[in-house]
Amino acid sequence: MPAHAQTTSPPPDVDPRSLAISTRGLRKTYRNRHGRHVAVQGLDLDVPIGGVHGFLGPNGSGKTTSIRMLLGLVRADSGTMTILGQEVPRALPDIVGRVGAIVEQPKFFPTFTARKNLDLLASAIGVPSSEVGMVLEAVGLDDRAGDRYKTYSLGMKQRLAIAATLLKDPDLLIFDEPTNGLDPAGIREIRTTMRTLADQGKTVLVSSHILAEVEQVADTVSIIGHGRLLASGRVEDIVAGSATTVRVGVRQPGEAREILERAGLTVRADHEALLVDGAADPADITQVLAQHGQYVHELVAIKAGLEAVFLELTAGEGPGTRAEESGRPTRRSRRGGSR
Ligand SMILES: Nc1ncnc2c1ncn2[C@@H]1O[C@H](COP(=O)(O)OP(=O)(O)OP(=O)(O)O)[C@@H](O)[C@H]1O
Repeated sequence: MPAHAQTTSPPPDVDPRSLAISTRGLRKTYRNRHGRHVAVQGLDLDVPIGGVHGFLGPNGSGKTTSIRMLLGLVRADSGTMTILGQEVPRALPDIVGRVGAIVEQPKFFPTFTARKNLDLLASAIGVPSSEVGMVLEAVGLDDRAGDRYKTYSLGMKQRLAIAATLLKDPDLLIFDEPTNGLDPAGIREIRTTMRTLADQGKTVLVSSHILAEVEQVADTVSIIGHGRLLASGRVEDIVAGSATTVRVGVRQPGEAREILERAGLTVRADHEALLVDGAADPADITQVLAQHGQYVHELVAIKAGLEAVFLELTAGEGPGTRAEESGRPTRRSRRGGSR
């Protein structure tokens, strides 16, 4: 059994006081014009105290809904949740000062400087204005603090949003897709900021649909699909348990892809080449192809990443397929995860 499969089941007796966030059996159903829609179905999430925790899954997998339930912005149908050891939403008023979150783009005054915007916010929440300089420095905006907000790049705007959450000096930071719309330089800046905050002892929960992006900064991750936990644990443990992806160069990638898929392998196109997951040994790929008159001119084993793990965990699940609706067992339970 791959290592990550062992990490999918949170220990039932884990003490929520040792965790920054914990959920058990969290569930949310939305009603829309097509009927009922299960956005989060029995989610068990454990976020350890300290470090960066990536909350990962494709678009629509239930990340935002889960975060909104934790923050009391959406009511859960069922399940339990704790933040910093306290049961929420009941204890939210007690812990709100220890949690900073960016769930939607915060509103700043475009013609005011960054410093002025934060000064206003600080006085509104009763934080001394001496904190403003410190939080601007923490996100690397101290030298641009006198510039008007409207002149900021998207990455700077996002870092200012993070600075705003730091005013209360929270223990836990929750960032929902903070790098959406940013260019590579902006993404790097946010990653650096998150790393710095975690190194200062804060816990950072960051959601993203781009697994590879968060993989570089996260200490631990939870990967969800269709509102359910697929894998969780330390990044290196999860990746270590995954099969290696193999880059395969062939003259007729279309035909080769069909052959490999018929052989039960997961195949993605990568420019002229194919990325193949699920082979126990790269030699198996060459053998299958050669049997069908396809000869490999490139074969490179690529270190598996979280993206490959996700594909492996969801292989066979069609887009939009919901285990509950289809009555199929979940990947997790098929892998022997128990609660
Ligand atoms: N208010 C709502 N009413 C109806 N359906 C909703 C509502 N909010 C979310 N959903 C649906 O619930 C599912 C989960 O959405 P959610 O936004 O939680 O996912 P996500 O993982 O955060 O996705 P993204 O990365 O796109 O933000 C989606 O299918 C979405 O369309």
